Amino acid sequence: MTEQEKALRVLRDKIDTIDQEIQVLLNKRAECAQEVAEVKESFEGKQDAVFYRPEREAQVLRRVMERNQGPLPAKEVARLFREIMSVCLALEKPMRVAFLGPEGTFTQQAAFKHFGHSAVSAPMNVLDDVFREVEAGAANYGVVPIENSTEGMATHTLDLFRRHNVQICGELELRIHQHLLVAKNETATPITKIYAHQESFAQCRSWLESHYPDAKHIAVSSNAQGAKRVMSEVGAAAIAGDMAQDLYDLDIIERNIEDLPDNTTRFLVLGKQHVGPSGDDKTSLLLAAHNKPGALYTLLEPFHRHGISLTRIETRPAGQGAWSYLFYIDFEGHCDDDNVKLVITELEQQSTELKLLGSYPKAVI
Ligand SMILES: O=C(O)C(=O)C[C@]1(C(=O)O)C=C[C@@H](O)C=C1
Repeated sequence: MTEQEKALRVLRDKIDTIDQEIQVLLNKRAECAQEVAEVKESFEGKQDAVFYRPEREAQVLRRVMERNQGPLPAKEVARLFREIMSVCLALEKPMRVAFLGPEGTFTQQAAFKHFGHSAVSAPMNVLDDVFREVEAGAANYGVVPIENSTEGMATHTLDLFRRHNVQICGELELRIHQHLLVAKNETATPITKIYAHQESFAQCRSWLESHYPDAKHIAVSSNAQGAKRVMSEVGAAAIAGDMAQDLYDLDIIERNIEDLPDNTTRFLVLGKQHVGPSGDDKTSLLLAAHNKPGALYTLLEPFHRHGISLTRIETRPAGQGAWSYLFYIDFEGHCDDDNVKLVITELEQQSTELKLLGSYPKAVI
């Protein structure tokens, strides 16, 4: 045995021992999670027990990141713990998570980022079905896009919050890399048409104008849908991400064609439960104002007075005659906080409609 082989043997023996210890500890943790499930069932009832606890998961992940000393980066260790909690939760009860399909969309990627890979992902044909599945209890949770750093709000998603009774249970951000994809072995064929979701065309507008100014743009319901179509089409390309490229076995013409280098989408997690405070939370509200001068000021002033920071405000037509509006407001804090309770009570008097969409932990990873 050479000196190098000897040194490697010693280190690999060490790794084997550590792996064994990790494995024992992982199973000990899983046993604890199983006991947690029994406690929940005995106190809340077998049917009503709430297994997924976003506030607890956020606290676990934040603590993992805070105490991390390296050499592994804190985000990577948190990602590993994300998967550990995912398998532990699946032992308690596998979670069915609805998303806009088919398989391979950025939303599916977001669902796995948030719930880990032990979640069962359920593709839906349209966004409305994601809300409906959750509302009907057919899916435990749903994941929907809400805003993109290049293109702004997903207004269709906002409008669906008014129509459905669901709660926001969480949020997450996903860095979006768009690729131009073609069918296997078709990289040399000239491209005459490009499939993509409207939003993706917008995120890649300048790149497409400069590289494919004459190609026809065909809008599809999701990028994965476009990727699926080009599998069997010659002269056609799709704009989609890594997951769709891998799943539909497409060749990449060009990677990362998004115009802005930090193109990121924020997603919301839909559920039916009240999420307890995690210590660093956001709350979302939908408000309708009286159609009179100063109405918006009246709605926003209580936030200032009670020292609450707004993180987003979005206006949408109320759909009840011209020029009446709904406001979607995100702010820091939890609806169980005293100052938030006071603001909500005041707003109930000032507004014509108030819907508390949910309080949830701020995105951790
Ligand atoms: O603490 C709980 O309530 C658990 O069920 C355990 C656990 C975990 O693995 O740490 C698993 C799932 C929940 O979403 C939160 C945490």
